[in-house]
Amino acid sequence: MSTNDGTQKVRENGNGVELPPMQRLIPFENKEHNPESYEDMQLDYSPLLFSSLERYLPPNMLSLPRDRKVHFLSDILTRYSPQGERTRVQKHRKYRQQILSSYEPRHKEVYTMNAANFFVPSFLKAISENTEESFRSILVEPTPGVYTFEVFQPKFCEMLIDEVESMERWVHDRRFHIICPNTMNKYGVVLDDFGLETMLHKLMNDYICPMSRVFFPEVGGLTLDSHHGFVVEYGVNRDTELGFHVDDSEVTLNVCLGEKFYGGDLFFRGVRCDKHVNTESQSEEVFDYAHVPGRAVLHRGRHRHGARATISGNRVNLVIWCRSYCIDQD
Ligand SMILES: O=C(O)CCC(=O)C(=O)O
Ligand SMILES: [Fe+2]
Repeated sequence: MSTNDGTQKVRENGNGVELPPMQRLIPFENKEHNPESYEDMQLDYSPLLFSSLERYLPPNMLSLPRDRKVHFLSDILTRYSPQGERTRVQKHRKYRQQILSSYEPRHKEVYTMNAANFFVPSFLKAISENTEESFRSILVEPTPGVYTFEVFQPKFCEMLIDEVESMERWVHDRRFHIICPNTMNKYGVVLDDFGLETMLHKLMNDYICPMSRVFFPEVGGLTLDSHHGFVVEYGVNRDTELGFHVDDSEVTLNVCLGEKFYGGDLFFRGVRCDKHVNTESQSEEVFDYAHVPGRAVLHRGRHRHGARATISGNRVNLVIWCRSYCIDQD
């Protein structure tokens, strides 16, 4: 996450670490290509990164076996990523392996996309129709560029919160040191680290991309290809509020999962422009949103925002920062 003073302009991985500017190194692009899965392979980088990068391969490489493609892409990644980044990637991989080898999921059903059980019917219908009209029929746009709509069934919200509590018990029992959701939220869990990366990637690809293509084409909404998925928690013994910031994302999906709380409104103050980072917000840019469990907020990562204090109870939100490597991130 970059704070609003504009000092941090590099692409982060959520932990304050710069990722290589791959969009400048890989010149080929094949938008029609259906990428392979690399989940079952032992790789130095995330398998999803290889799937995402496949479409930049030279066309004559697309039909080659996966190990040849891995070799080609790994070579580029290693050659261009700084030593510090390589070490971080390896450490992070080890960290995830430690979790995955001993964390026992409580609700296995949340780890595999099951649209009929996760989403409300109105959302599913709009996505299957896949038109601007169908999306507009289920959402409101209370201020330009901020879209809110009902997305998750209550049962799914409950299950995900319960799963997160189980992750936290596991962390507590082992006195395991976990990586925080991002540089500003100290309470919550990075879901990708606990085995939910594949499910969240599908959520982004199949359910967020159709909307971001329509509403955010100019900021990478056409080409979202990676994500950082986490849960943030506010309330007693947690963070209470979240300062004014922009996200390290092209497009952000933020869904309140529950539970009972008072306060915690999101406040928006206009989109950060390319040339000015600390501009005053205009009165028409001021917008406050009260979270409702099961309801999503979809906005540009550069739409400046923060969260007011959760005054009582506990608030838990699922946040997916969706990114596109094709976009110039400077
Ligand atoms: O607490 C919220 O709803 C906002 C979270 C947020 O903006 C973020 O994690 O980037
Ligand atoms: Fe944010």
